Amino acid sequence: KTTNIRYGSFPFTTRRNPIIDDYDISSEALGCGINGKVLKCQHRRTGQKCALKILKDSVRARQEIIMHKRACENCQYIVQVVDVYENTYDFNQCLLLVMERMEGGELFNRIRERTNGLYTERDAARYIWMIVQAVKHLHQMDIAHRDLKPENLLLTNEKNDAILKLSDFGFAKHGNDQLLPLCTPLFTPFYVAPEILSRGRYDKACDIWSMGIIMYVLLCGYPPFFPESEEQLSTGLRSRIRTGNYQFPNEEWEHISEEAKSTIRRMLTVEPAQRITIGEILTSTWLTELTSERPIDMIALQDVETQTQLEVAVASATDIQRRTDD
Ligand SMILES: c1cc2nc(N[C@H]3CCCNC3)c3c(n2n1)NCC3
Repeated sequence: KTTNIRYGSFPFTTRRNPIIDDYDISSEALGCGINGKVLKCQHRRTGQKCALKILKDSVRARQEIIMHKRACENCQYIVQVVDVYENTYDFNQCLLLVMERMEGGELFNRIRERTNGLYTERDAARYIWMIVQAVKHLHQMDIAHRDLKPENLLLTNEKNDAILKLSDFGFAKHGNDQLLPLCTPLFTPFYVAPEILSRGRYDKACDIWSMGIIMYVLLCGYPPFFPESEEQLSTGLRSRIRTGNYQFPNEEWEHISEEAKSTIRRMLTVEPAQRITIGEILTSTWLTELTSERPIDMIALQDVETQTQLEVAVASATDIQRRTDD
């Protein structure tokens, strides 16, 4: 009998039977991240195409699954959790996260595959609008994702009208999680630092910063802060980020609207307290103008009106003609 270490419990029912009873699991990986691969799997009875993330059971893994399950409810811009299994493989307790399969892959690859890596402002605004919907949903639940990046933004299919959804909740945190000790009666607030009290807000503000980076990359194909040397987080790069030192190089940015640049500037504001909030992004000129209902139906309406006016004009002209004939 293997010792069953309990890393905590789930606030929803998980399945304990072997996942292979219900799903046909392919060894083909859909993608891979730092904490594991994502495999293709298909429900045996319904044929539903899914994606399977295998996690070694731990407190962190359970936290990721709890956050993802809670976050995806009532939001079509977050990858849906279909099933959660607790299985044991050669004495290793595993958590198996079954999700809806995103056939369009990572936004990251879509950007890389594009000829010049660029999107029109309208395409970029459509993607940003969907990311904003997901982040607004999270922030309303007082959840910060904290790992927003194109690798964690997935597309439903290969077409241009694909829906963009957020995944990978390994770094997600609930606003008042770590404030628990502060809320217990025994806690004396005399010594708590201000940043601890506003930590929840700052975590959410970091999602806005990441969105600014993603918007910048969508519009020009490269990130605003990138390492000069091969060393990942060089001191130069670190200081450029900390001081918000980036440019809009003319070559790619001269044809991009001032509204887009000012929106990016407000997202890439170094001081979290001054950074634009999700609500302000939603009502920003750039986003509203570029994602308002496409004028196509307005034009069509005009056509109809013009058509009608023509018919009326012809009818009345005919009428006049007839009268003069009589
Ligand atoms: C659901 C979840 C998922 N995760 C995926 N890939 C993960 C890999 C780790 C980093 N985040 C994205 C992929 C997917 N899907 N579909 N389809 C193609 C690639």
